Amino acid sequence: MSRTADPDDAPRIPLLRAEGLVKTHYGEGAPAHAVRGVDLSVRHGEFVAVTGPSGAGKSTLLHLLGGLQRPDSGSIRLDGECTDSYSEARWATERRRRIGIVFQFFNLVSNLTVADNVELPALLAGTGTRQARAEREKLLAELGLEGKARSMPGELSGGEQQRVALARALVNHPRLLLADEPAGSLDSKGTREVMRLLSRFHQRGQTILLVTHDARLASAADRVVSFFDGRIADDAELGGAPARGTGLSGVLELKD
Ligand SMILES: Nc1ncnc2c1ncn2[C@@H]1O[C@H](COP(=O)(O)OP(=O)(O)OP(=O)(O)O)[C@@H](O)[C@H]1O
Repeated sequence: MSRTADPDDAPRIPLLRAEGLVKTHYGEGAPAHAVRGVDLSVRHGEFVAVTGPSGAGKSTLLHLLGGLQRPDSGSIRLDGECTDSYSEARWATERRRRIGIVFQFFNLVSNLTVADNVELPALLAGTGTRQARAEREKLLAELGLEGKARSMPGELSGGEQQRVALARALVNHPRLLLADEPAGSLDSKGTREVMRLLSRFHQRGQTILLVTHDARLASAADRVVSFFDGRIADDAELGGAPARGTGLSGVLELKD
Protein backbone atom coordinates (compact mmCIF):
# COMPACT_ATOMS: atom_id res chain seq x y z
CA MET A 1 0.00 0.00 0.00
CA SER A 2 1.35 3.45 -0.79
CA ARG A 3 2.22 5.64 2.14
CA THR A 4 2.55 9.37 2.13
CA ALA A 5 5.56 10.54 4.08
CA ASP A 6 5.20 12.57 7.24
CA PRO A 7 6.49 16.04 6.25
CA ASP A 8 8.60 16.08 9.45
CA ASP A 9 10.57 13.11 8.06
CA ALA A 10 11.22 14.92 4.77
CA PRO A 11 14.86 15.89 5.31
CA ARG A 12 15.74 12.30 6.24
CA ILE A 13 13.73 10.52 3.57
CA PRO A 14 15.54 10.27 0.22
CA LEU A 15 13.75 11.89 -2.68
CA LEU A 16 14.16 8.64 -4.57
CA ARG A 17 14.80 5.18 -3.22
CA ALA A 18 15.03 2.17 -5.50
CA GLU A 19 15.44 -1.29 -4.02
CA GLY A 20 16.19 -4.55 -5.79
CA LEU A 21 15.33 -3.26 -9.27
CA VAL A 22 15.44 -5.91 -11.97
CA LYS A 23 14.54 -5.45 -15.63
CA THR A 24 15.03 -7.85 -18.53
CA HIS A 25 14.16 -6.86 -22.09
CA TYR A 26 12.79 -9.55 -24.36
CA GLY A 27 13.46 -8.67 -27.98
CA GLU A 28 14.33 -10.71 -31.03
CA GLY A 29 17.59 -12.21 -29.78
CA ALA A 30 18.58 -13.44 -26.37
CA PRO A 31 16.95 -11.66 -23.41
CA ALA A 32 18.88 -8.56 -22.33
CA HIS A 33 19.36 -8.48 -18.57
CA ALA A 34 19.58 -4.69 -18.49
CA VAL A 35 19.17 -4.09 -14.74
CA ARG A 36 20.12 -6.95 -12.44
CA GLY A 37 19.33 -5.91 -8.90
CA VAL A 38 19.94 -2.24 -8.19
CA ASP A 39 19.59 -0.37 -4.92
CA LEU A 40 19.94 3.38 -5.28
CA SER A 41 18.93 6.35 -3.16
CA VAL A 42 19.04 9.96 -4.26
CA ARG A 43 18.86 12.63 -1.58
CA HIS A 44 17.12 15.97 -1.97
CA GLY A 45 19.42 18.43 -3.72
CA GLU A 46 21.91 15.85 -4.98
CA PHE A 47 23.37 15.83 -8.48
CA VAL A 48 24.04 12.19 -9.29
CA ALA A 49 25.64 11.02 -12.52
CA VAL A 50 25.07 7.43 -13.61
CA THR A 51 27.85 6.49 -15.95
CA GLY A 52 29.13 3.36 -17.63
CA PRO A 53 29.71 1.77 -21.03
CA SER A 54 27.16 1.40 -23.80
CA GLY A 55 24.68 -1.35 -23.01
CA ALA A 56 25.39 -1.26 -19.26
CA GLY A 57 21.72 -0.57 -18.53
CA LYS A 58 21.87 3.15 -17.66
CA SER A 59 18.93 4.26 -19.80
CA THR A 60 16.83 1.33 -18.66
CA LEU A 61 17.49 2.37 -15.06
CA LEU A 62 16.43 5.95 -15.83
CA HIS A 63 13.28 4.70 -17.56
CA LEU A 64 12.43 2.61 -14.50
CA LEU A 65 13.01 5.56 -12.16
CA GLY A 66 10.75 7.77 -14.26
CA GLY A 67 8.02 5.17 -14.59
CA LEU A 68 8.50 4.91 -18.36
CA GLN A 69 9.14 1.20 -17.95
CA ARG A 70 8.09 -1.15 -15.16
CA PRO A 71 10.59 -3.26 -13.26
CA ASP A 72 10.20 -7.03 -13.27
CA SER A 73 10.83 -6.86 -9.55
CA GLY A 74 11.95 -4.38 -6.96
CA SER A 75 10.35 -1.14 -5.87
CA ILE A 76 10.72 2.60 -6.13
CA ARG A 77 9.79 5.16 -3.50
CA LEU A 78 9.32 8.79 -4.36
CA ASP A 79 9.55 11.08 -1.34
CA GLY A 80 8.94 8.00 0.79
CA GLU A 81 5.85 6.99 -1.14
CA CYS A 82 5.81 3.54 -2.72
CA THR A 83 5.06 3.70 -6.45
CA ASP A 84 4.51 -0.04 -6.96
CA SER A 85 0.78 0.31 -7.44
CA TYR A 86 0.94 3.41 -9.65
CA SER A 87 -1.10 3.10 -12.86
CA GLU A 88 0.25 4.44 -16.16
CA ALA A 89 -1.96 7.50 -15.69
CA ARG A 90 -0.56 8.08 -12.20
CA TRP A 91 3.01 7.85 -13.51
CA ALA A 92 2.11 10.33 -16.25
CA THR A 93 0.82 12.70 -13.59
CA GLU A 94 3.99 12.27 -11.54
CA ARG A 95 6.10 12.99 -14.62
CA ARG A 96 4.20 16.22 -15.08
CA ARG A 97 4.39 17.29 -11.45
CA ARG A 98 7.32 15.71 -9.64
CA ILE A 99 9.69 14.35 -12.29
CA GLY A 100 11.01 16.27 -15.29
CA ILE A 101 12.83 14.31 -18.01
CA VAL A 102 15.14 15.38 -20.81
CA PHE A 103 16.24 12.95 -23.50
CA GLN A 104 19.14 12.75 -25.93
CA PHE A 105 16.96 13.62 -28.95
CA PHE A 106 14.90 16.33 -27.19
CA ASN A 107 11.48 14.77 -28.02
CA LEU A 108 9.89 18.17 -28.63
CA VAL A 109 6.48 18.32 -30.31
CA SER A 110 7.53 19.32 -33.82
CA ASN A 111 4.30 21.06 -34.82
CA LEU A 112 4.09 23.24 -31.71
CA THR A 113 6.02 26.46 -31.20
CA VAL A 114 8.78 26.66 -28.63
CA ALA A 115 6.41 28.61 -26.36
CA ASP A 116 3.69 25.98 -26.64
CA ASN A 117 6.13 23.11 -26.06
CA VAL A 118 7.16 24.70 -22.77
CA GLU A 119 3.68 25.78 -21.70
CA LEU A 120 1.89 22.53 -22.49
CA PRO A 121 3.00 20.51 -19.43
CA ALA A 122 2.05 23.40 -17.17
CA LEU A 123 -1.43 23.61 -18.67
CA LEU A 124 -1.81 19.81 -18.48
CA ALA A 125 -0.86 19.98 -14.81
CA GLY A 126 -3.69 22.44 -14.20
CA THR A 127 -1.71 25.67 -14.06
CA GLY A 128 -3.78 28.67 -15.20
CA THR A 129 -3.06 30.17 -18.61
CA ARG A 130 -1.60 33.38 -17.25
CA GLN A 131 0.72 31.65 -14.80
CA ALA A 132 1.79 29.06 -17.38
CA ARG A 133 2.72 31.89 -19.73
CA ALA A 134 4.64 33.68 -16.99
CA GLU A 135 6.56 30.49 -16.10
CA ARG A 136 7.35 29.91 -19.75
CA GLU A 137 8.57 33.48 -20.27
CA LYS A 138 10.76 33.29 -17.16
CA LEU A 139 12.35 30.00 -18.20
CA LEU A 140 12.90 30.95 -21.82
CA ALA A 141 14.58 34.20 -20.72
CA GLU A 142 16.71 32.31 -18.22
CA LEU A 143 17.77 29.83 -20.89
CA GLY A 144 18.58 32.55 -23.41
CA LEU A 145 15.66 31.66 -25.68
CA GLU A 146 13.40 34.68 -25.31
CA GLY A 147 13.72 35.50 -29.00
CA LYS A 148 12.75 31.97 -30.02
CA ALA A 149 9.30 31.66 -28.42
CA ARG A 150 7.50 31.71 -31.76
CA SER A 151 9.98 29.46 -33.56
CA MET A 152 9.24 25.86 -34.39
CA PRO A 153 11.64 23.26 -32.93
CA GLY A 154 12.95 22.37 -36.40
CA GLU A 155 14.19 25.94 -36.84
CA LEU A 156 16.51 25.68 -33.83
CA SER A 157 20.00 24.28 -33.34
CA GLY A 158 20.40 21.08 -31.33
CA GLY A 159 21.67 23.03 -28.34
CA GLU A 160 18.68 25.39 -28.50
CA GLN A 161 16.27 22.47 -28.81
CA GLN A 162 17.80 20.85 -25.75
CA ARG A 163 17.40 24.11 -23.82
CA VAL A 164 13.72 24.15 -24.83
CA ALA A 165 13.44 20.56 -23.63
CA LEU A 166 15.05 21.60 -20.35
CA ALA A 167 12.58 24.48 -19.97
CA ARG A 168 9.72 22.08 -20.66
CA ALA A 169 11.06 19.61 -18.09
CA LEU A 170 11.38 22.32 -15.43
CA VAL A 171 8.21 24.33 -16.04
CA ASN A 172 6.29 22.54 -13.28
CA HIS A 173 9.16 22.82 -10.77
CA PRO A 174 9.72 19.05 -10.49
CA ARG A 175 11.45 17.68 -7.40
CA LEU A 176 13.60 15.46 -9.60
CA LEU A 177 15.13 16.08 -13.02
CA LEU A 178 16.13 12.96 -14.97
CA ALA A 179 18.48 13.63 -17.89
CA ASP A 180 19.27 10.79 -20.30
CA GLU A 181 22.41 11.62 -22.31
CA PRO A 182 21.22 15.25 -22.67
CA ALA A 183 24.40 16.17 -24.54
CA GLY A 184 24.55 12.96 -26.55
CA SER A 185 23.60 14.59 -29.84
CA LEU A 186 25.19 18.01 -29.26
CA ASP A 187 28.48 19.52 -30.35
CA SER A 188 30.91 20.66 -27.68
CA LYS A 189 29.41 24.17 -27.50
CA GLY A 190 25.92 22.77 -26.97
CA THR A 191 27.32 20.27 -24.46
CA ARG A 192 28.94 23.04 -22.42
CA GLU A 193 25.72 25.07 -22.46
CA VAL A 194 23.56 22.20 -21.30
CA MET A 195 26.01 21.13 -18.61
CA ARG A 196 26.38 24.70 -17.33
CA LEU A 197 22.60 24.96 -17.09
CA LEU A 198 22.31 21.65 -15.23
CA SER A 199 24.96 22.85 -12.78
CA ARG A 200 23.23 26.20 -12.36
CA PHE A 201 19.87 24.58 -11.58
CA HIS A 202 21.60 22.15 -9.24
CA GLN A 203 23.24 25.01 -7.35
CA ARG A 204 19.77 26.41 -6.77
CA GLY A 205 18.70 23.13 -5.21
CA GLN A 206 17.41 21.10 -8.15
CA THR A 207 17.89 17.36 -7.62
CA ILE A 208 19.31 15.83 -10.79
CA LEU A 209 20.03 12.32 -11.98
CA LEU A 210 22.12 12.44 -15.15
CA VAL A 211 22.81 9.40 -17.31
CA THR A 212 25.94 9.74 -19.41
CA HIS A 213 28.58 7.47 -20.87
CA ASP A 214 30.99 10.45 -20.77
CA ALA A 215 33.12 10.57 -17.62
CA ARG A 216 33.93 14.26 -18.24
CA LEU A 217 30.26 15.16 -18.04
CA ALA A 218 29.81 12.97 -14.99
CA SER A 219 32.44 15.09 -13.25
CA ALA A 220 29.93 17.97 -13.10
CA ALA A 221 27.92 15.94 -10.57
CA ASP A 222 28.67 15.62 -6.90
CA ARG A 223 28.27 11.85 -6.91
CA VAL A 224 29.08 9.32 -9.61
CA VAL A 225 27.40 5.93 -9.79
CA SER A 226 29.28 3.61 -12.14
CA PHE A 227 27.10 1.10 -13.85
CA PHE A 228 28.40 -2.09 -15.40
CA ASP A 229 26.52 -5.04 -16.77
CA GLY A 230 23.25 -4.05 -15.09
CA ARG A 231 24.73 -3.50 -11.66
CA ILE A 232 26.26 -0.68 -9.67
CA ALA A 233 30.00 -1.25 -9.71
CA ASP A 234 30.92 1.88 -7.77
CA ASP A 235 29.14 4.73 -6.03
CA ALA A 236 31.40 7.63 -5.13
CA GLU A 237 30.96 11.14 -3.79
CA LEU A 238 33.23 13.44 -5.74
CA GLY A 239 35.26 14.60 -2.78
CA GLY A 240 37.57 17.55 -2.98
CA ALA A 241 35.19 19.70 -4.97
CA PRO A 242 35.30 23.10 -3.26
CA ALA A 243 31.55 23.54 -3.50
CA ARG A 244 28.54 21.73 -4.80
CA GLY A 245 28.24 21.73 -8.57
CA THR A 246 31.66 23.13 -9.35
CA GLY A 247 33.17 20.02 -10.85
CA LEU A 248 32.70 21.37 -14.35
CA SER A 249 36.33 21.67 -15.34
CA GLY A 250 36.28 18.57 -17.55
CA VAL A 251 33.24 19.87 -19.40
CA LEU A 252 34.54 23.41 -19.81
CA GLU A 253 37.73 22.06 -21.34
CA LEU A 254 35.76 20.49 -24.19
CA LYS A 255 37.03 21.88 -27.46
CA ASP A 256 34.83 22.92 -30.39
N1 LIG B 1 13.42 -2.02 -25.56
C1 LIG B 1 14.42 -2.91 -25.55
N2 LIG B 1 14.25 -4.15 -26.10
C2 LIG B 1 15.22 -5.06 -26.09
N3 LIG B 1 16.45 -4.85 -25.53
C3 LIG B 1 16.67 -3.64 -25.00
C4 LIG B 1 15.69 -2.61 -24.97
N4 LIG B 1 16.20 -1.52 -24.36
C5 LIG B 1 17.45 -1.85 -24.01
N5 LIG B 1 17.74 -3.10 -24.39
C6 LIG B 1 19.00 -3.82 -24.14
O1 LIG B 1 19.26 -3.73 -22.75
C7 LIG B 1 20.65 -3.53 -22.50
C8 LIG B 1 20.84 -2.22 -21.75
O2 LIG B 1 20.44 -1.15 -22.60
P1 LIG B 1 20.44 0.37 -22.10
O3 LIG B 1 19.99 1.21 -23.25
O4 LIG B 1 19.69 0.47 -20.84
O5 LIG B 1 21.99 0.60 -21.82
P2 LIG B 1 22.80 1.96 -21.75
O6 LIG B 1 23.85 1.78 -20.71
O7 LIG B 1 21.87 3.11 -21.60
O8 LIG B 1 23.47 2.01 -23.19
P3 LIG B 1 23.81 3.29 -24.11
O9 LIG B 1 24.84 4.09 -23.37
O10 LIG B 1 24.33 2.67 -25.38
O11 LIG B 1 22.51 4.02 -24.32
C9 LIG B 1 21.30 -3.55 -23.87
O12 LIG B 1 21.76 -4.85 -24.10
C10 LIG B 1 20.19 -3.17 -24.82
O13 LIG B 1 20.42 -3.72 -26.09
